[in-house]
Amino acid sequence: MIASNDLIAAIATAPGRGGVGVIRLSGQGLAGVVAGLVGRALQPRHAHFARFKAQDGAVIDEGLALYFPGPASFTGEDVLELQGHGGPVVLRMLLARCVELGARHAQPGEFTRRAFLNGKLDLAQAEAVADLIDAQSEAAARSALKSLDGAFSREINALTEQMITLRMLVEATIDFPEEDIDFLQAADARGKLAQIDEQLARVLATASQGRMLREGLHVVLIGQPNVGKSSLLNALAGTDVAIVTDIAGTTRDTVRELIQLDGVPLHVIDTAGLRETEDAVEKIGIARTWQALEKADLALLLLDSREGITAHDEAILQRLPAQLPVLRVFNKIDLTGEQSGAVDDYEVHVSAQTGAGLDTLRQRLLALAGWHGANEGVFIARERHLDAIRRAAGHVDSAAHAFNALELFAEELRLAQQALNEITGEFTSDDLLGVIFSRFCIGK
Ligand SMILES: Nc1nc2c(c(=O)[nH]1)N(C=O)[C@@H](CNc1ccc(C(=O)N[C@@H](CCC(=O)O)C(=O)O)cc1)CN2
Ligand SMILES: Nc1nc2c(ncn2[C@@H]2O[C@H](COP(=O)(O)OP(=O)(O)OP(=O)(O)O)[C@@H](O)[C@H]2O)c(=O)[nH]1
Ligand SMILES: [Mg+2]
Repeated sequence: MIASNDLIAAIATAPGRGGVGVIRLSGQGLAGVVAGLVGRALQPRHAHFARFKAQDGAVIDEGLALYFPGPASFTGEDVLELQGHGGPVVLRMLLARCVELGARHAQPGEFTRRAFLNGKLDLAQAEAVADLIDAQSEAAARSALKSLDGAFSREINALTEQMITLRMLVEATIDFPEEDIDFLQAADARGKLAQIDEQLARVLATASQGRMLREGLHVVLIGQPNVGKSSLLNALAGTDVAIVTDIAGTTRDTVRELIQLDGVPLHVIDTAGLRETEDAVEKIGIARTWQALEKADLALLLLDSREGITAHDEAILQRLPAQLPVLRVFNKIDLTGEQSGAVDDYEVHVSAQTGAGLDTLRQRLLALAGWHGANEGVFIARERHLDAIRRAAGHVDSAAHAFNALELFAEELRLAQQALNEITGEFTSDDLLGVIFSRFCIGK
């Protein structure tokens, strides 16, 4: 194991040219770097102008130096920041000089990992740092900031507190049998458990929204050849991403485009039209269509308004994964003179060519995929978090069935609490930490 507070250094700013570039160091042994590079003592938390010196005394760059003695720093350790000119060559020279003076190159996420290990952030907050950096829309950035600020963690901690209270109550009853079941009844143990259950459901609902903001939704366009799938993709994307012709079987491979809808990243996937074919290439394309459907959050089944739903379309519907929501999109209404808009939650009438009905389609699509609109309360979340909440809810459910077996009841509550603790990282394995932090960028 590497000592967790040895001196690490990295370029903290984005690779490439920039106005200013920042090098960040954290850990023990900063004095040597400051002496060698700056040549004089730094007042804590003050910006000092300095000439950064090489071994032979030559100036590598001039810039600002900031020193944050631990524990009042981002990582909780002694931190030094060097703000130089933002050229990749200058910054690499500065970094090399830091290494010469005793630092080593930081691994991806190592600064934030140290902030976590030193109790500056919990795990959900540390993940939010990466999610904030990766945010693709303002809604996603706002939600990540909420989690970074601790909104998600506070919800989890409040739930954990309630579980602890209930566990103490139950353990007391187990330890003092004369108190027996009446005692639990008087303390409204059932009511408390039901409250926890409700709150878990609410947190799960909010976290699901947060996961959509982070991971986006996969929407797959399917249907018979020539119904207008590629035209719809182009209309939604606002550019000609996919080839459109009046020849049936134009699209052969899946075509993907990332678009933003209401701040939600939408991976729209156009596919090869579904039909019986002898063409070898088209066959592979159709196989890929079915593959894309396996990972979809929503399918849009495109139909030609002039034809309606044909037996062929019914056969497609039959073959779709059972849980997959499907929005039926009747296209080309400009040719039938029908009105655009929604018929019900699962059916819209549009023209990919004129754009009629597309706003309704966008709304229906988000609603069917489970997006309820960005509101202030949404914090960013990951599948890992949803999984933990679901497992906690499962244990709470089991506890509710174990009021007559208090040992079991207490054990289920303990397991529920443990599952929630994985979110904030109280009981997280080194392996999982490794996976989470290795996905950060270097310097973070
Ligand atoms: N120059 C610079 N800008 C940056 C960072 C950084 O590390 N350096 N950050 C890096 O992500 C973010 C800001 N996050 C930070 C979080 C905590 C502390 C810090 O010094 N915390 C101390 C003191 C708090 C205080 O004075 O109130 C502490 O928590 O004890 C600094 C930056 C974004 N901007
Ligand atoms: N009038 C009209 N024509 C449309 C509309 N949408 C698509 N088309 C036309 O229908 C034909 C087929 O469109 P595509 O978007 O290539 O259809 P597709 O479903 O992707 O077809 P394949 O890739 O072969 O499966 C083209 O000539 C389009 O211009 C529409 O809303 N109105
Ligand atoms: Mg096509």
